[in-house]
Amino acid sequence: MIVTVTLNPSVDYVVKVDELKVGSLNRTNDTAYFAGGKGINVSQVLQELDIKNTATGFVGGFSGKFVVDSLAEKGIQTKFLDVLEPTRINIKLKTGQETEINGAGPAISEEDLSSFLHSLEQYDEGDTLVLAGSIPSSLPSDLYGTLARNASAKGLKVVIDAEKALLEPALTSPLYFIKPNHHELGEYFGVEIDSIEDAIVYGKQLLSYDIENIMISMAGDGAVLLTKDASYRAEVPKGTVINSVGAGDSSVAGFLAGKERGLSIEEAFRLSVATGSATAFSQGLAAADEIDRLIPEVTIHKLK
Ligand SMILES: Nc1ncnc2c1ncn2[C@@H]1O[C@H](COP(=O)(O)OP(=O)(O)O)[C@@H](O)[C@H]1O
Ligand SMILES: O=P(O)(O)OC[C@H]1O[C@](O)(COP(=O)(O)O)[C@@H](O)[C@@H]1O
Repeated sequence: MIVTVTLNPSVDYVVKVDELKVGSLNRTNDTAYFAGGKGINVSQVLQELDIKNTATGFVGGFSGKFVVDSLAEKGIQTKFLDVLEPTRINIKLKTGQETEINGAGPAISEEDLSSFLHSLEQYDEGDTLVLAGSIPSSLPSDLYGTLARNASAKGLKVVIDAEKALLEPALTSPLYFIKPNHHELGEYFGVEIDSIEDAIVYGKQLLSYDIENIMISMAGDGAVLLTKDASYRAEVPKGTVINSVGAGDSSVAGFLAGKERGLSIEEAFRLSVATGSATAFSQGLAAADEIDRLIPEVTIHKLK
């Protein structure tokens, strides 16, 4: 069973405005709402790829209900804990460029947290725990460290998709998969990474930790997969980007789905890239037929 943890879910409010006039009244051309948050996106794309999974975390208020209802409509099992304040609404502004405003998230009490930690005890060896996205400021910022330690001690595979400050406390535990984008990898080492070559050099330094698979995505410029045994580079499919929100989360889902299907590391990487691109080329998250169409469009090179 794959279990996704989204400590800070969101309603992603996608707003299209032709030309944004700051300080004036603007009217939208188009709007859409999606259940979001990184683990939740992973869950939705796994479901699209026919991989049963459970989405967990904290939800609250009308916006939290929207998130849970959206997942239930797609047949995804959910085990969220209810909190008093509403789930955040993240603004994804499309004005030719993509501007994002992500909320801080609701307050979560110590009791809520201990109930949540208790609820995770039901998962065991053979399960995969996906820890993805930001941690609300009311929770300890080293929580992924605690969750990773508890889970790996029981034999779960641990996947983390989060910024440096949240990932770092978990690096003392064995990790199965991480997927920084090139900006996040650069942030990790205090450098700017703008080439595949640099992504490989710095990504390989992370292999000194106990991490089985490291994927570095570079949006339209390609991706890299590094393991202790082999390294690969992918050329991503060409297409028109419609909405890249959730593309990274889709790559995570694609890789995990590939491994669940028993694919080789190379083919799981191919599925991961096709799934990320299928989301980037869609209004919402990737659909199965678009993923299938893009699989043969991904070129993988084994690196020496
Ligand atoms: N312009 C693009 N063209 C093709 N694929 C894209 C593009 N942008 C994103 N993707 C796909 O989405 C994946 C993740 O994108 P990226 O922007 O690097 O991640 P994140 O959303 O975590 O920042 C890429 O590996 C690729 O498969
Ligand atoms: O928890 P964070 O870091 O604020 O990110 C949440 C946002 O990330 C998303 O999950 C999208 O993430 P990616 O574009 O990196 O895949 C949105 O759905 C959500 O609004």
